[in-house]
Amino acid sequence: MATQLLCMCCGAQPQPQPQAAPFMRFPFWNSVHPKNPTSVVRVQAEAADMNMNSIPHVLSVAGSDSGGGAGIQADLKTCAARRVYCSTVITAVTAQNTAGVQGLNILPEDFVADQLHSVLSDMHVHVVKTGMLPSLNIVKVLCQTLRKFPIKALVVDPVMISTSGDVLVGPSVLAGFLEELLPMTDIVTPNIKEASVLLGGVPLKSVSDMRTAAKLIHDLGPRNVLVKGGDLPNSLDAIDVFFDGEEFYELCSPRVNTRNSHGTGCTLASCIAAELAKGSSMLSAVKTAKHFIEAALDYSRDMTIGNGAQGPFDHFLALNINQSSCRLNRFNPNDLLLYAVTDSAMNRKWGRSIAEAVKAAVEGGATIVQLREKDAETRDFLEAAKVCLEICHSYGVPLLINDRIDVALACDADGVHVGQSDMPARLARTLLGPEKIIGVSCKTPEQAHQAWIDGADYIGCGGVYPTNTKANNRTIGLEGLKEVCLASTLPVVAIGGIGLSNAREVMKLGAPNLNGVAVVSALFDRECILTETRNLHALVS
Ligand SMILES: Cc1ncc(COP(=O)(O)OP(=O)(O)O)c(N)n1
Ligand SMILES: Cc1nc(C(=O)O)sc1CCOP(=O)(O)O
Ligand SMILES: [Mg+2]
Repeated sequence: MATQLLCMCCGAQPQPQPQAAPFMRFPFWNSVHPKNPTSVVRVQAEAADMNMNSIPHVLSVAGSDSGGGAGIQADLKTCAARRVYCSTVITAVTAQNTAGVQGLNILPEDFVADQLHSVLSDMHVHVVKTGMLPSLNIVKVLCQTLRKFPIKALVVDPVMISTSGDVLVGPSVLAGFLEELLPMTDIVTPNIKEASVLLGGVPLKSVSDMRTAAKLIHDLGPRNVLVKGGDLPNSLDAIDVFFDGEEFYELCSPRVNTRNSHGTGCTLASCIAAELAKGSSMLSAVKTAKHFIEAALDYSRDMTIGNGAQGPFDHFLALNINQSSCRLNRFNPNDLLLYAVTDSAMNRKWGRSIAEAVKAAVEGGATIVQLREKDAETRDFLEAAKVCLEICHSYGVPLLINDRIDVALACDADGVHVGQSDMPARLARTLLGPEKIIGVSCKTPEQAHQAWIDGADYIGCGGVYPTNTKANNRTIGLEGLKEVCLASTLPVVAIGGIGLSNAREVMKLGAPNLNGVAVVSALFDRECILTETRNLHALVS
């Protein structure tokens, strides 16, 4: 699709707007929908929002699920799991369990307005996420209030039919969605049935239908559309179609076979809201949310709560994975600055253990370490990895494992690096969960794009120069590195033949997502690793 900046619904030219403050850089704010006055309010409000200590805050406007799996309860758990504050405005109370919805009590719109006012007049809300909006008047009250109180993004989960198949709202609400809510929306996340309802009942039977629906829903006003294909028949994968008005993305994950899928829609939308509140771009918020759901479903596949057909899942999976370890928090792209990659043959040549080599590198200023032990016995590798993990963490440096997901899991390393012929990154993500760091080797823009879709955190791109460390490695040069950097929003680390003589030349490439250099022989095939690392660190800093 052409990447032109014309409004899809009226053909008008979007107004250029000032860049958002660094705390919240939302690329979708750079152009404002001409029919959407609230977005203008948001950008103007940006200037006042320079408080870097402000806690990411999502306001969930949704219904209560007495069973605790969906609605407000799911939103609170999701935001807590994603470390974002969540306030709530309750629109309805359901009597609900794992068998379905037994009762629904809608709150008067005046009281919904009171709740909205209480929260928004007092607290600094970044993102509003909506779930069940059970009456037209509640939709109207919400839209009116949002026009008064500027927020950064509006995430709309158009809850109309519960996962158990119960119809949760009447058709009059649809008019409110179409006329008022969707034109103010930054992202709407319908499932197949909801997308069909929004489009007047057209059936969606294939991914191609989902793309068409995403485009048609985008024409209704929201800036981004995510059509969720979890219910698509005859599909082994869960494919969601994301459309940002210019490009389509098919986000694919293996379908998790579990009864415990109640609340996935609420969780996905509130995870997107949470990531946006933290400052993610829309694309990366959607991607993170999808991985979070996938990991949570997989983690909870055998949980048993309730006797009905559809159970809830565990949002707090990350808390349960090896609590004793001092694993570092999520990936920081700046850690790629000086990336030390070990080599067993070099350590042998110089008579060093892996741990000695790693200690010298982190003392010298390596900012991330990868254990690339191609010929180590599994048991020796695992023992060495545990020791190196302690050393690295004592310096606040993440430790990744090359190729071996099993070893990374067994020692609770911070992540893995995989190449094009190793385990696919998508599978590695499923096995490792959303919190671990995954790097993927890419030599082309296509591989870089796939790495993003698969949930990678960074790209290792090379060989920038010829290398003797990796046999038969194709050299792509600085031009190849630049092409990959430009093709991706993922952070990139350059690799291959890099050392003191050329590291500065690599960094001078100036691509904003080129975060550092990865080095093997220039550190580990030298007499003094500490000195070499110090010198290289000084050069790239
Ligand atoms: C940071 C970084 N980038 C690229 C690679 C190469 O990975 P791969 O292509 O899987 O090759 P091997 O390292 O497994 O030989 C890397 N290891 N690290
Ligand atoms: C492990 C590796 N991967 C590469 C790639 O191009 O993906 S080049 C490489 C070896 C880098 O070693 P040195 O710093 O000694 O040249
Ligand atoms: Mg590999």
